Amino acid sequence: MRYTERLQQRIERTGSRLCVGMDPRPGGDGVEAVPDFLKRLVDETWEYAAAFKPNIAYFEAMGLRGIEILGELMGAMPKEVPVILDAKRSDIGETQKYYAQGYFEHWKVDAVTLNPFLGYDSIEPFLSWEGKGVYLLAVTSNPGSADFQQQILADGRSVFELVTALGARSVAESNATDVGYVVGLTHAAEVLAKMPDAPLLVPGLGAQGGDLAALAAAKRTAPDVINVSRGIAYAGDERSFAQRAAEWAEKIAAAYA
Ligand SMILES: O=C(O)c1cc(=O)[nH]c(=O)n1[C@@H]1O[C@H](COP(=O)(O)O)[C@@H](O)[C@H]1O
Repeated sequence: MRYTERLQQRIERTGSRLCVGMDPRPGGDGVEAVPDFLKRLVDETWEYAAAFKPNIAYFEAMGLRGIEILGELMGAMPKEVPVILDAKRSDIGETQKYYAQGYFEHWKVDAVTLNPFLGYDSIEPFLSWEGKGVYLLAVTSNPGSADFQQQILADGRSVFELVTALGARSVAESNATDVGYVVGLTHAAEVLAKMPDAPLLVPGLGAQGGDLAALAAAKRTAPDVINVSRGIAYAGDERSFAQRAAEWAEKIAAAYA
């Protein structure tokens, strides 16, 4: 089954487009408290999750033990929930082959985020994987997305439209791996109108203050997922992970209704 089909089925089954972000920050209890923290996060939120998104940076920051913890987490993920590994990788094609092999074959993730800045041949090694997906960074949620991604070219297009053109070429030339885009909710209003009918990974809700109104107005039908990391794992209130996930899932569903 294709990645997009799997994601679509999960969205239909759960009625949720919530992507639960997994960015563990060891606190006073240290790294050894992280596995239990992640287990609780998975156990309490998976029913509301269209996808899970561990960001590899938070695991690398814990050194070799962090990589082990990521491995244990991958082994314990519920089979029903697609996993997007947030790695934002970019390198020459020869090196990207090894990232693709590592993530898809060894870690067995369903999809991965990629930085398209090195161009088509840097994406190509990820395109021949049946059942897998990639999300190309189009317009990220940070202020620096204005530096390159939102610049206007001489022909009137925005730089991020070069990314969607590269995505269209990827589909035309390969069509094994599904191709989607990362669009930060913090800039979504201006950007969504120019995005193709491909799956989006939309971060920026919760801690970064993004607002769902732009998504509601866009009336999109692709299997988009909306990520919340800190707003579930580190909201700093009395609610459980499950309550937070249920609430975010409901708010997001209302925006797509
Ligand atoms: O690819 C991403 O998920 C991503 C792209 C982007 O434009 N902005 C963004 O915040 N993210 C990721 O989303 C997570 C932050 O989510 P919050 O804690 O909910 O703000 C981190 O893992 C970021 O790396």
